Amino acid sequence: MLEVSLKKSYSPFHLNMSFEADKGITSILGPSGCGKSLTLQALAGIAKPDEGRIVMNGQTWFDSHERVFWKPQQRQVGFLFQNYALFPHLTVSQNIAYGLKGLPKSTVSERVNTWLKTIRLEGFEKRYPSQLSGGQSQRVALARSMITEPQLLLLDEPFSALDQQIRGSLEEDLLRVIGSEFHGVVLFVTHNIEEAYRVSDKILLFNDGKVIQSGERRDVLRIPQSKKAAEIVGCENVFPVTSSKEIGNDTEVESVGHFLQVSRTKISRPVYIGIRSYDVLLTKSKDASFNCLEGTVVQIVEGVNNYSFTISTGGLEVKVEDFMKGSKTNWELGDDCFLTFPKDKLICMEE
Ligand SMILES: Nc1ncnc2c1ncn2[C@@H]1O[C@H](COP(=O)(O)OP(=O)(O)OP(=O)(O)O)[C@@H](O)[C@H]1O
Repeated sequence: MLEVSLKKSYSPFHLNMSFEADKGITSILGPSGCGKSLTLQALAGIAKPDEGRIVMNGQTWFDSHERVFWKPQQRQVGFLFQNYALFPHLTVSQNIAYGLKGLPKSTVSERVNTWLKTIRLEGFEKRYPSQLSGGQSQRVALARSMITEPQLLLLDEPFSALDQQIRGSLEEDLLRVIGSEFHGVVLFVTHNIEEAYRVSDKILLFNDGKVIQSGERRDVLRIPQSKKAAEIVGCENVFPVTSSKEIGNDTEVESVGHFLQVSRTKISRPVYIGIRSYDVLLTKSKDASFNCLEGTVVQIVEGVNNYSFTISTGGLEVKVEDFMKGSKTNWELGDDCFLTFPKDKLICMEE
């Protein structure tokens, strides 16, 4: 278990992070410049926070009160960046073996061979980084960062420079390796929500130097608790709430003159109300007695697997996603339509 609370001022930017991460993969999502890389640097010991504590499996790596600060080489941290960072003058084997200095030659060669097999690069041991593809280089970098069996593995957008297909195969490698050979904590920084969902159990949302939401991946991605969290996890429809009241087991909210019923959530006084574009129902006739608004189709965009519609309805612009791809034929720009917001799909949000 990793326990983190740290503050550092990079005036005008302030890092004020507090979170925990268990064994397994925790993804970090957040907009550009929110402090993801600076947090990883503090965890690796490359940057020293002004205040706080970092405790890994009961070992204190940093404590500002106790004046504890472990250097990077004392921390058993593996780091994998976007840009491979292999040593160009060393071969694949030498790169992978880099962190094993001081061990007997036979042990080193045995462990390197095991890793070459794991990353499916047997036969590549004598090649230099310049003779590898991007995906192969990143697999070597992954092996190099894990061969020392670090307690904490920091992955900073490791696949973002690679094309979709290679990305998929590296993701599989990563999951296989972490599932079978790695028993530590992995923090995985990515901008890709789908990727975060596929690889991790838990998700942390960062914004402006702070953690704004954390939890099980499904909860964080399905139920963002604030407008900013909704933006980060790609919830397209977020509307301001002007008033709200409890009615039976539901909450009724007023947004831009529309009254919507929402299944009761922990947030009793919502400031915003949101719904995923694929949870909105688009129909030709009125489909429900409540949460059903009349509108007009103002935009239709064709994607590979879906159609995206923008519907204008009394002061709101609502995004609707249709993955069936049959529906386009039913709709033209300017068509009148009805939108239904199922009450259990509406999300109440704080500021
Ligand atoms: N050494 C530094 N001194 C002062 N400010 C810094 C320093 N390094 C980064 N910053 C600022 O701190 C903020 C957070 O930077 P950081 O690199 O952690 O962002 P990030 O979340 O990793 O972004 P991205 O997704 O674009 O990589 C940014 O506004 C950046 O300009």
